Amino acid sequence: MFGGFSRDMGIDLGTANTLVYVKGKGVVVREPSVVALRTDTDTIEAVGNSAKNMIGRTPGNIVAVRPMKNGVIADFETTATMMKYFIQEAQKTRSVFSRKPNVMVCVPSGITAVEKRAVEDATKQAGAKEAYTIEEPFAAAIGADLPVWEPTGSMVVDIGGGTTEVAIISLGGIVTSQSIRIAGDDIDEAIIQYVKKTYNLMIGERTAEALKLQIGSAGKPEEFDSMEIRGRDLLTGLPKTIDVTAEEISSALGDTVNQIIEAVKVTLEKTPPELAADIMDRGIVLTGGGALLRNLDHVISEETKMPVIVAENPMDCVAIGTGRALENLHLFKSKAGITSRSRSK
Ligand SMILES: Nc1ncnc2c1ncn2[C@@H]1O[C@H](COP(=O)(O)OP(=O)(O)OP(=O)(O)O)[C@@H](O)[C@H]1O
Repeated sequence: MFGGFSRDMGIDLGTANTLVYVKGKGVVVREPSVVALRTDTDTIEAVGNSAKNMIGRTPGNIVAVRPMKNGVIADFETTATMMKYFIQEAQKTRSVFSRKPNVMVCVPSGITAVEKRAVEDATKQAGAKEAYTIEEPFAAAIGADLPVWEPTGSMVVDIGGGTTEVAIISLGGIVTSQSIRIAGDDIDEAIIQYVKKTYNLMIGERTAEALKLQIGSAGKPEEFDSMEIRGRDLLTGLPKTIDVTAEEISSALGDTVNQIIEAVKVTLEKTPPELAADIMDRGIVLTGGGALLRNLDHVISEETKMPVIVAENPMDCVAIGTGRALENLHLFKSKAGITSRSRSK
């Protein structure tokens, strides 16, 4: 599949980040899913890291947009342009004889046929020869080295920016799954709302994310911690600096974390007993950036009475899984919801 002059690739097209995996090279692109557009000339100003730095800081004629929302395409043209840029980045050293790459892209498991087709079309428009899609939790499980082909139950919880995907996998298929459009972005939004309500202070999404990364935790924080943040005072309209504690942030994100835990519980309730016993033995595996939220594994473990493990490099699992799926296409067809669109369609 990866022979000859091709450089086929797996793409984790995420709400927050896009990762591109190339066989033998690993993850070669890892950038925020952000595009900066010039509104006066209707042209692209920047993509990825440099575009993310512009969020909330752009002059009137430039807007920084996130073309993916809740795991699906919100802005088709911008997504296709962004993918084209990332595919080109991943192919930087390709020879002039290279053919167009085959590309496997992950999609949330709760996606509609129209939403899935939009991903396939955007991938083709971005330069793919053949576009395949794979359900995100299945890709995450492959990337986390779970025994997806064996007659044993594996459970994966992939917590991204826009979606949380929970799935039980056995014998190369998803037995039961739950996809909720609640994830890291909602935690950031909860922090923004908390600071606004408590301190009359408006903060941006980058500040909210920084609070989450630096002092956020699921459940009660183990130690006292605090962080200084800046925003705009809603009463005076002027910039203001305040200190926020880890305890405040943990209570602000409590509701969102509970919704994620609820999705895990609902999926476990629908799991056949034999598979539930397997999961009891090997544990629930967490992937995605949200898996890195401090203490989340312990809180899920307490609530479900199951062992919970954070995958190694949780943010890379989906990209690695999509790439490996493309390498082993013959094993997957018709099993894990893989579909494809070729150029002629
Ligand atoms: N250390 C951390 N603690 C808490 N959250 C984190 C941490 N690191 C990253 N995140 C969060 O993980 C999310 C991004 O994860 P990821 O890149 O897996 O999502 P995505 O694939 O872009 O989204 P989706 O799968 O929903 O489309 C962001 O909300 C980010 O703030």
